[in-house]
Amino acid sequence: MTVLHPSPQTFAGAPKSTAARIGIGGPVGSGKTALIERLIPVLRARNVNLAVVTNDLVTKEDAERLRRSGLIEPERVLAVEAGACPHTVIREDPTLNMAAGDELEASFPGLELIVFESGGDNLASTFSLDLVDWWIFVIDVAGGDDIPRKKGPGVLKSDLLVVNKIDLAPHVGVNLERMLAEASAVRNGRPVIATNARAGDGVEALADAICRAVLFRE
Ligand SMILES: Nc1nc2c(ncn2[C@@H]2O[C@H](COP(=O)(O)OP(=O)(O)OP(=O)(O)O)[C@@H](O)[C@H]2O)c(=O)[nH]1
Repeated sequence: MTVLHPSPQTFAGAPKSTAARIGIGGPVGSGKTALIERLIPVLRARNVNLAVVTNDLVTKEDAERLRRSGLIEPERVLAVEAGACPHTVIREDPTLNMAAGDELEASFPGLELIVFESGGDNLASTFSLDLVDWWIFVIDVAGGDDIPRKKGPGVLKSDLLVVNKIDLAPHVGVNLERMLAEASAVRNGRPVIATNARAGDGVEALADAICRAVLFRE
């Protein structure tokens, strides 16, 4: 058997990836973009040098929304048009997203964090670990309190589960405490955070989780 030992020069031209890369996925309308809009100022207040890549089906709507928001320099937001089920470009073949991340790193030396927002998809969407170091799955109470019990891969496999729109629980007849307990149970106790992206509730806790997990900051 021949074992090849590539020389260091083999990798000389490869882009050096230094920024942590995280994913934010979840069903259509669960509040992924709203959470990113809340997270950006909180992370920037902590001096995190960040950029965002959005994924939409056939438009750049989420990227344009963030660019117009005034929360982040527009050049720090890139868009990938999936052209198919969004999970294909975050899981099956994340090449386009990896290239977008590399482009941001080349444009912004010292970049520490790249957030990849997946376009809305079903409960089965997950991120390739070739693309991200750590990922969040966002569901919302208005989607139904039975979502954790359905045990979709996003709910089970994500590093952090976010249950958003907690302000709507009384309006849609959801027992929030039970929903959070069931979410925690199906995840065998792995972290779950409750948020209201409208008001910003839970966003500091979300920022804490990101900083601890991928930036190694307390
Ligand atoms: N009441 C309430 N509404 C919210 C909350 N978070 C988001 N919304 C609303 O829910 C709708 C969808 O939010 P988005 O942030 O666009 O959801 P998304 O997951 O990015 O949607 P896609 O990109 O289409 O998958 C918007 O009308 C938001 O204003 C929340 O915590 N509470």
